[in-house]
Amino acid sequence: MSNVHVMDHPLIQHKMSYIRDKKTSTKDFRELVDEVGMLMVYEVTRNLQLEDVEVETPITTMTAKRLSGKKICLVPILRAGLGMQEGVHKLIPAARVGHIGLYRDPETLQAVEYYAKFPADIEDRDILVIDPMLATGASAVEAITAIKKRGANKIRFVCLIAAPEGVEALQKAHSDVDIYIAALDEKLDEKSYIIPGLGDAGDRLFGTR
Ligand SMILES: O=P(O)(O)OC[C@H]1O[C@H](OP(=O)(O)OP(=O)(O)O)[C@H](O)[C@@H]1O
Ligand SMILES: O=c1cc[nH]c(=O)[nH]1
Ligand SMILES: [Mg+2]
Repeated sequence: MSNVHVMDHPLIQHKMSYIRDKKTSTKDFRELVDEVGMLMVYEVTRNLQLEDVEVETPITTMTAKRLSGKKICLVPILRAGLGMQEGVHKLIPAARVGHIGLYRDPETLQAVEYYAKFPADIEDRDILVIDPMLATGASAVEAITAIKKRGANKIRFVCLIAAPEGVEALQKAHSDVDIYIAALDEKLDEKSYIIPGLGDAGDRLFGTR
């Protein structure tokens, strides 16, 4: 079974309190999501492989460490994933980026795919799938299934807020995918929104409601 990491660092909890607050403006919301994305990168990338490189400092030569192998590929789930991916990308600027467009049908709650574009060599890369919200888990499960179909198998899922129902569904469908969460909330409401949550992440990021 996959690991679930709840990243309750004080800085993350502090920023999450503003992200959840309905009085927070669109501009501040976007900036805060970006910042929490950046803070989460430390833990998410903790186990990346390093290799030795010879470096000449102004004083002497030494053996230093650099990330080895092919670069990371970020996969934001459109739309809301874009807002969080920006912060992650600032700390891993050489990462490739694939995109998958999914929306949650409000009646069936199924994830409907409307766009997908991935790097050609995605199967050789460490993949970080990014979406602020893990509610029923349908969108994350669908996105990861689509990525695996292209041959990738080293996949982590990164989100701001998860419901227990979403964590369970994702672990059941993709038991090899570790899950990184800033906050694990209580449950889903009757429309499958996360309680207490933050509302609709896409609408709050892009000011569409
Ligand atoms: O776990 P689930 O029940 O699938 O719900 C989570 C999904 O819902 C939201 O996207 P939404 O469908 O609102 O699309 P948007 O990003 O375009 O707003 C969110 O960003 C996730 O992708
Ligand atoms: O609470 C939720 C659930 C799904 N999508 C969101 O943006 N928020
Ligand atoms: Mg939305």
